[in-house]
Amino acid sequence: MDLLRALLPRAKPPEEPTSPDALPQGRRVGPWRVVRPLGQGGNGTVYLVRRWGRHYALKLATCPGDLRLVREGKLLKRVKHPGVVKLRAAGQWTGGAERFPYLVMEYVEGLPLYEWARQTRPTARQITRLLIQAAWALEALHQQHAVHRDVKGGNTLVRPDGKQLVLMDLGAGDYEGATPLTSHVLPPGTEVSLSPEAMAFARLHATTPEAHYKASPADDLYALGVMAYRVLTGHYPFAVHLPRDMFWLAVSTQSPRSAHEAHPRVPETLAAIVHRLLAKQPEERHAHAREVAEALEKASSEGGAEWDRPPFDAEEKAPKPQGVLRRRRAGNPRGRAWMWQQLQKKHRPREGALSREKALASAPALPSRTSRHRNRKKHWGVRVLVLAAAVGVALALLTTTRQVGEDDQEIARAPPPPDAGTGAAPFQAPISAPAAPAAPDQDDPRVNPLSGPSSHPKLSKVLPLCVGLACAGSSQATRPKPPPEECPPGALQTMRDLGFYAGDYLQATLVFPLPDDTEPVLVKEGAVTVHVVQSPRRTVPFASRVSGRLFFGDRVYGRFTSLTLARGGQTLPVCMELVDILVSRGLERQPESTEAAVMVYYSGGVEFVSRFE
Ligand SMILES: Nc1ncnc2c1ncn2[C@@H]1O[C@H](COP(=O)(O)OP(=O)(O)OP(=O)(O)O)[C@@H](O)[C@H]1O
Repeated sequence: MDLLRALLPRAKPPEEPTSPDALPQGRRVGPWRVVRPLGQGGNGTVYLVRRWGRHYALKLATCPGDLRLVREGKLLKRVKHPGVVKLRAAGQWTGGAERFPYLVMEYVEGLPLYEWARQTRPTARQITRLLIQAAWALEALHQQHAVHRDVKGGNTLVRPDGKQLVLMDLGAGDYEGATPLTSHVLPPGTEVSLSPEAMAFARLHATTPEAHYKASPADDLYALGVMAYRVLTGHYPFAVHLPRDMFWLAVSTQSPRSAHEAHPRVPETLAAIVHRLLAKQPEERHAHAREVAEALEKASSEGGAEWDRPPFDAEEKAPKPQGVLRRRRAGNPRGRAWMWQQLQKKHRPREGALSREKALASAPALPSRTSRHRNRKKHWGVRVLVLAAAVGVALALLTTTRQVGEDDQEIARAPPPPDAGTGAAPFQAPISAPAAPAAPDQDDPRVNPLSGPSSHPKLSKVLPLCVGLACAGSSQATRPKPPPEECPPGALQTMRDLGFYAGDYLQATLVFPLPDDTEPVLVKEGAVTVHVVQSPRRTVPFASRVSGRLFFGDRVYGRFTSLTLARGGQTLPVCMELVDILVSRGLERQPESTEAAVMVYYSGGVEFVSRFE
């Protein structure tokens, strides 16, 4: 009997029903056998699979009948380019009663761009070589009347030789004639790479269910600019720790610092190309991806020795997400209020504080300018836009606490944009000239008590000179920045010991405890101490003190060389620079400032650096 049983063919045990995102090793999907998962994307799980001794990447939809994956397959079939991942096959996997589409692609061995840059510390020229390939890959896509719509470091893989970049994940892509799948105002994509025009559209049509933004090649070029900026500088063009509404305001109204200014090792010609990609108006960007590729090729071939230096030294921050602070800010009303103040200060006409209530109350129609401020007319065009944007943000602040996503946060899954319902109206609202601020007294506690007694005239005397004159940026604008300088001994070690990289920063204030009002404070050159109010790491607790010196130039710069920890009182050497809320170096001199009496807003941050530039 046993012999008989042994001779009979054994019935194959039925495969356990499994979820498409958890296929075990050895499970078959069509003729492909699962080796291991490679990762989970927005609409599917990617497995390393094997067939006839060769490896492939198989993307299996998470939802049965997923049309987006089907569309990704169609798009990949259209585009044949060495810089775009190749499609090998497509099919449907039956899991239980459902059928899940899958795509089989070439398996690309390599690292996503930012991770590759972090590990290999390439030169600007090496990075540019990859950016050129990304631009050519986009050109191939655009030639097919298609758009990627999610260009970012995480959607690229750099092959192990470091010379080839492959554009991946066309799951958010679209092409002419494709069946519309987007039910939101914005298509899927990544918020940090969202173009200003897409934001403007979303703002305008937030409450129109039938409005769907049609991304163009210019959106891909903007996203390429964001990717280039980040891989070259280690930062996004706009600080991603900002809550979403504020981030949108920054992207819509601010010009980013050039990549060279943000990170002086980025060659200027390269930074200029990246800057053009980040232009607010799509028509100001390059007309085609091939133009970007050609511009990069030209700049790289003409570039000198500065192109052969890695933008980052070993001790410097590797490109990595900058979202560390935002998590702590989530759901923290005090933190939001603080950030609100910062942005409001940054964008409002500076002569008067605008509370949320006032902003709301004044949103529909604001009175016209007073004659007293007429001679500041030339500044008002910009200010009108900026204040109006702040009004939009004020409205949004009352309804939203969402924050900007990092690389992998997709938009289509997010609720409508922050200023839903406000439309574009606030951007067109006329605006009044706010009153001049109350003059802080020299003994005012808002004047940094730790910067020592000031010899400046009282501000009440300074102010009348400024009223009616465009004081901001007068003679002070000609003063040079302080020269580059090495860090004090042991500072880089402190940075590492505390768990930071160059480029990380702590939020800090010149006035401590934080006052309730938002008036600027008087500062003087020389010794200064700031207090840490928010740190991404526990190693530097709240109220730790960072001491250094202030320098007056076109802005107020600060270099800090010692850190006294609030817990334990230990004092350590550090190398840090003063930055504002948008992580621009230095604090803006407020218009009330004179050569002798300089006013700044008291909040900003201190950024770890590996050299004072
Ligand atoms: N052809 C491939 N070869 C090697 N790895 C791949 C391939 N395709 C995808 N991967 C890896 O699988 C993971 C998931 O990829 P997928 O494209 O689905 O989503 P994602 O880009 O991570 O996320 P999202 O779709 O949300 O943007 C990523 O880590 C990606 O690098």
